[in-house]
Amino acid sequence: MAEDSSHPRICILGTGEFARALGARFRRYGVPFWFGSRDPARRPTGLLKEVIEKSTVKNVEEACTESDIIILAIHRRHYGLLERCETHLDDKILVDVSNEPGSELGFERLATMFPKCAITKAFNTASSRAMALDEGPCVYVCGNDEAARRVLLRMAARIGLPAVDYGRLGNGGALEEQVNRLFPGWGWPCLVVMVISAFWIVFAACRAFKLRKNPYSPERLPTNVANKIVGAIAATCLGMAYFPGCLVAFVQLARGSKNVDLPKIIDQWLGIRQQLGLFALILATLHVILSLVLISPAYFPHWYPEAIDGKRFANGTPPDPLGPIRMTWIGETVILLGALAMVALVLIGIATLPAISRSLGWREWRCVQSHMGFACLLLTTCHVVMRGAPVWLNKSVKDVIPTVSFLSLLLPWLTVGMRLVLYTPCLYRRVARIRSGEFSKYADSGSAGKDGIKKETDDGAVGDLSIVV
Ligand SMILES: NC(=O)C1=CN([C@@H]2O[C@H](COP(=O)(O)OP(=O)(O)OC[C@H]3O[C@@H](n4cnc5c(N)ncnc54)[C@H](OP(=O)(O)O)[C@@H]3O)[C@@H](O)[C@H]2O)C=CC1
Ligand SMILES: [Cu+2]
Repeated sequence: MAEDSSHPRICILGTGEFARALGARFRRYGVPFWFGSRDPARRPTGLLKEVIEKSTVKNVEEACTESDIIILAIHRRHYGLLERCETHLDDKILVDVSNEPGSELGFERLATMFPKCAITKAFNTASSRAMALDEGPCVYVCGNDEAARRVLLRMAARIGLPAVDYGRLGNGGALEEQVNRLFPGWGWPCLVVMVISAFWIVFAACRAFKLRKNPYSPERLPTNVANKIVGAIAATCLGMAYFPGCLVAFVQLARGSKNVDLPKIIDQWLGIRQQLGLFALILATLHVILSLVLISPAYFPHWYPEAIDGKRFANGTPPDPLGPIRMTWIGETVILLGALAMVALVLIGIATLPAISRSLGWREWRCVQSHMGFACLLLTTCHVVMRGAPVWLNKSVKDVIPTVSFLSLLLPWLTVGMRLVLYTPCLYRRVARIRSGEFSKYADSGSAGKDGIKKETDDGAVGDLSIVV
């Protein structure tokens, strides 16, 4: 492809969803082009059909023969369509935009079919929906012909799309992977949450319907028991999100270095903290909704002192069901603590949104993720303790321990305890010093000592473990 073609003739092959979205963009920016279709006379249908109506539509042979750039907005299995005009394709730029998991890569097929063309991969990361937005998606261009790549980069810029040179054609596979990924990084967190959920569902159901002195009736499963289960899973996820950070801080303290080798499972655990936190947020939201529905003396008798067990006043007379019944300070405090924990969790969740986290400085991010995270954990444990305390105080220790609320607090308690220890001034300062690159006697030289401690990088850069306390 000769690079002097600053205004190359452009053909969008196909008149489908992607072709119309790209065509709309060309029209908006006044860049001339035409469509190539198997049936140019057919009445267009579907979204953005007016783009086809207002544009030139040629038959496939004509459209391809008269163009310098052919954007193949057709499915890979239809690339054989180009064979009709094979003899006129030499030196043209063929653009593979396809994303089809599992099949032969489109650009590889094109390279085999048309060895004399400049094959490129571009636009595949831009969905037709994103193309309609003013800002437009980022476009990646790769191909072995450097001049062809430059032409496409210029063309993308002309239609208002930020474009990135993605190098050789072989990189096209990575571009497709990027699009075909399904929630990367969520596999393990989902599995972990499923295991936690299974445990709490089985345990809470056994406890509610079998092990209690006064077993619940099965009608209480959909909301009342489900709410306990959801709360327990949320508390466990929250504890699991913050526990490994504390653990690593203690290991760093013990080793006197921020760069410590950890078992692989801890490394993986550290890598899924954000997802666990988001699960905690979702489940806590569900817990709030269910709790709001249930709030009444019948479900939370210990929050309403006038009505013991929701049935009668302390003096023995039954309460007026229509009369006002107010909560005690315990009930109100439980709600306040739960609401504050929820707000903290929502703020942490908002801070993880890419647009927000990008705008946060390191100290701000640390403040939200670490200190606010601790506050959230503390408020959550206080909320559950306040909720359970009136019941626990009237029971023996052996009756309290197997309750769902008590057991669900074990990990959060442990984490809060460790964090409180780490917040003591001497340890806090020591951890800060270690993380700023100071080393103990164990790690003063060598790349990896006998204790498995890695050498600090010369520039003091944060190692692969930057754990927030
Ligand atoms: N939709 C999107 O958001 C994105 C799509 N892509 C890629 O763009 C390509 C097109 O996708 P999309 O526009 O969604 O698909 P559509 O099914 O909407 O359109 C495909 C077009 O291919 C043409 N075509 C050529 N030969 C045939 C044939 N034998 N049978 C049927 N149609 C044929 C048709 O146009 P005509 O009838 O005029 O010949 C048809 O409109 C795919 O490779 C896809 O992976 C990439 C990124 C995003
Ligand atoms: Cu609660």
